[in-house]
Amino acid sequence: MLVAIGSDHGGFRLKEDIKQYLTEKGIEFQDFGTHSTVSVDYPDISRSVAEAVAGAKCDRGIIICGTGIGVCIAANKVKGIRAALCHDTYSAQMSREHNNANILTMGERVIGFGLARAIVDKWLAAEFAGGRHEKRVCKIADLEI
Ligand SMILES: O=C(CO)[C@H](O)[C@H](O)[C@H](O)COP(=O)(O)O
Repeated sequence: MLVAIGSDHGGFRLKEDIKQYLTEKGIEFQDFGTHSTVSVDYPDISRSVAEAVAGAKCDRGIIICGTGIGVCIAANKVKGIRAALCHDTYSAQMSREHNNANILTMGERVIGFGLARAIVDKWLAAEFAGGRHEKRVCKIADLEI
């Protein structure tokens, strides 16, 4: 699995920690920036990660900002993206099983690094359950112009 990962300045430190975690777990990733805590605009990073996932250059994406909200809103503007903001492991698992989320977003200013690692763990391990959820996810796609 190849994970696209990115953050703005508000999520930079957590992004670096998650990269370390992915390395420890032997999961490949591509870093779409940012590369420091210098202020940047989160929609630019979000777009790069979302386009990599939507274009099938990467299998899944993780984007981090201060709250996880801005990057989630931006990513969901890209066709084919189902980004989910998750700050607990149950939501992370459900976002995969029920919503087939292909991008996970989190906020560095909201949760601790240990919980963030646990969320990433659950989210990467969980699979889409299909069944009754299939037609619901298709109806989300129908909303895309
Ligand atoms: O977009 C956000 C909120 O939805 C992110 O949390 C950003 O990281 C935040 O807005 C950046 O704020 P800053 O005051 O410019 O550091």
